[in-house]
Amino acid sequence: MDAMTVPTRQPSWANGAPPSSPLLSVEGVTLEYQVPGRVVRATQNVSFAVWEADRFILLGASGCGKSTLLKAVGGFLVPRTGRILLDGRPVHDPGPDRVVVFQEFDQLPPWKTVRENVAFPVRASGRLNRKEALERAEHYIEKVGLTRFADAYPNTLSGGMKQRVAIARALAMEPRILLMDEPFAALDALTRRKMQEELLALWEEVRFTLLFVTHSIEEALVVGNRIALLSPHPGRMRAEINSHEWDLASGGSPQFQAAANRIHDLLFESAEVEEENHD
Ligand SMILES: Nc1ncnc2c1ncn2[C@@H]1O[C@H](COP(=O)(O)OP(=O)(O)OP(=O)(O)O)[C@@H](O)[C@H]1O
Repeated sequence: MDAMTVPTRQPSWANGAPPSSPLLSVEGVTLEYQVPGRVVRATQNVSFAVWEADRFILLGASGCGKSTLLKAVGGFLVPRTGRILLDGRPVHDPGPDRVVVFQEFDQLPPWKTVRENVAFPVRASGRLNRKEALERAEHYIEKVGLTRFADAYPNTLSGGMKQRVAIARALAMEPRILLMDEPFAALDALTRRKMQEELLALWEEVRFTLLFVTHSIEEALVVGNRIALLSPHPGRMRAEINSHEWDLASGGSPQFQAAANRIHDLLFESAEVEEENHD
């Protein structure tokens, strides 16, 4: 294990002393799907801990169980073995303390304006009255730079703008942890980069805790401060690395490229060894 693969324990907290226990603990989690005639094991014995204000990335090739892990943290899937704790309490069901932003652009009801879309989940959760929910919505719409479009309908917005609305809507819930499942994967390269930049700027301001799924090594390095590398079929923890030193400005540097190459090797060399062992 080299310096880069040493598990990190200390994230960059916004203020004050670090908390004594993680916000999210995933402990020995095995996740399965029951399909006709067989069981599909998506992850095996996966453990990691996410601390307050972490930008924690789940990185791995297609099919390694990243989305399934996110679903389980969201409370949509119960682990076959192991457990998931949020603030020390077991996760059993979905809850407003965990909000997911998906890749799809059609996650916003098209008959609601941007303002209504952002306010709706807060209002529906019963935590704020209509006026307060709209005020909260406007606050987060401003944070994602869409104030001018607050009265627009989703079908009049670009893909990037729709994702900004989805992020504002999620942040308006002020969840304990924001779950993002490849949120920028369907965007063109330039918009994707811009969205990564904006997400980081938003994090600087709000300091939310993020669990972010991607299969892009570069995106993982740029967006995350810690990265869990998962091997495929079923997904197992390969390594956990510290990535807080990289940002969008480091993109083309030789050091960044070297880090990306090392992650690639960790992900794929180990997968090859595993496949050989199974032969
Ligand atoms: N609803 C489901 N029913 C049965 N099997 C499923 C279901 N969803 C996912 N799987 C299987 O579980 C495994 C993990 O899938 P998952 O979507 O979590 O991977 P992923 O790493 O997010 O992949 P991708 O990057 O392609 O989205 C795969 O083998 C997949 O075929």
